[in-house]
Amino acid sequence: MAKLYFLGAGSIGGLVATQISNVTKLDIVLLLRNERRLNKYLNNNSKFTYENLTNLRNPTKEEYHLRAISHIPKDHGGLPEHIDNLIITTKCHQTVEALEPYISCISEKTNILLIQNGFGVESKLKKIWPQNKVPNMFQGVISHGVFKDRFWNVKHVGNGDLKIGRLANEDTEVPQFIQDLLVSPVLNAELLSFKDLLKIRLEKLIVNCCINPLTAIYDCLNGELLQLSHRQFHRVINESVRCLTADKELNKIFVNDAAFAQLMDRERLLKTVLKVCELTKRNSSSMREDVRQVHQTEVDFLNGYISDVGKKNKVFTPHNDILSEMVKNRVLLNYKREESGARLVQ
Ligand SMILES: NC(=O)C1=CN([C@@H]2O[C@H](COP(=O)(O)OP(=O)(O)OC[C@H]3O[C@@H](n4cnc5c(N)ncnc54)[C@H](OP(=O)(O)O)[C@@H]3O)[C@@H](O)[C@H]2O)C=CC1
Ligand SMILES: CC(C)(CO)C(=O)C(=O)O
Repeated sequence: MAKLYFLGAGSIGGLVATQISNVTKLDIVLLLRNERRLNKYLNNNSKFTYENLTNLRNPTKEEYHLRAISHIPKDHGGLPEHIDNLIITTKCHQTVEALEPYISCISEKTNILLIQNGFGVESKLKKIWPQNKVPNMFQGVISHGVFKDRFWNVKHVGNGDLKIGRLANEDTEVPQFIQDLLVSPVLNAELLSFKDLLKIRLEKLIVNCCINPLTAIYDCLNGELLQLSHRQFHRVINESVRCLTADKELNKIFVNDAAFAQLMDRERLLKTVLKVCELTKRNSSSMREDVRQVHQTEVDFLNGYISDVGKKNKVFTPHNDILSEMVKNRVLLNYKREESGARLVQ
């Protein structure tokens, strides 16, 4: 049977893997980090639990038995097996390291869907594909809210959607697994053109560049940002718009496209950021959660990405630079506190 591999069996990976398993004929296989994780999963009876808490009057809980491996897939002769379909749901900074062991199984015929926040992973991946073997790449933007309270137990707390589009402006065939995602009743997925998805990604990038670092630095909920002055939002939006509108690649893509100018309208963007703060007011942002758990954040793929675009196009980015630095310092500080706390306990 044809297979669909998942790299990144965390919150989003768990949501998507369990939900596509309800509608697909493909054999789902999770690619786990190492043998220790695999043994832990096998001891859990190869079971993923999905709890739907999006309607608190009718919470549901389902168990899924999904196959998993922790090594490259091999054929009967022990040779690396080709990966036809792959969904990647690692955090951005984990992607290259997670994918490297599987490179020998990937070719230009592999269909890959990246479901991640931010920008910049694609250009890092370009460096690891063997020459002329760039896979058929798709990108997903997800607004569902999911967390895991322990391994392989995902809690779906915020109903959202999944927008999918190609990562290059070309008209390749839509693979079966993406067609399957589109019919999942839970995922609420939609296939968009390359340009329409890019617009959604750019808007989300600016929203995340405003909300994520500030909630992480102030250690506050998204809604609490509404009680503060909006000056910092203004600064990040202004700077990000200056970088993105100066970018040569984006200008090539959106040449004579009035929708790009509308997208980059600063007042509209501020309204969008405030609306997202309001709609997600009780959320703790993903970056704040990473900082609290002393995990590396995705800031290099959000504010750091804007700084990179700025450098390429000779636009100064002091506000995004400082936010990136402060978020990294916040993680470092929490790490040092944890370390000295551990010493105190001893
Ligand atoms: N959670 C949410 O509600 C939302 C998340 N997103 C975005 O989705 C993406 C994924 O986020 P999320 O699911 O929350 O993150 P998680 O941390 O829950 O999941 C990431 C998974 O990747 C796995 N992983 C990391 N490195 C490797 C490796 N080397 N080999 C194999 N597996 C590896 C981790 O494994 P291990 O468990 O072993 O560490 C983990 O299971 C991010 O870009 C995030 O910003 C977007 C919108 C909402
Ligand atoms: C929209 C927002 C800020 C919701 O929390 C988010 O995408 C995140 O936390 O990463």
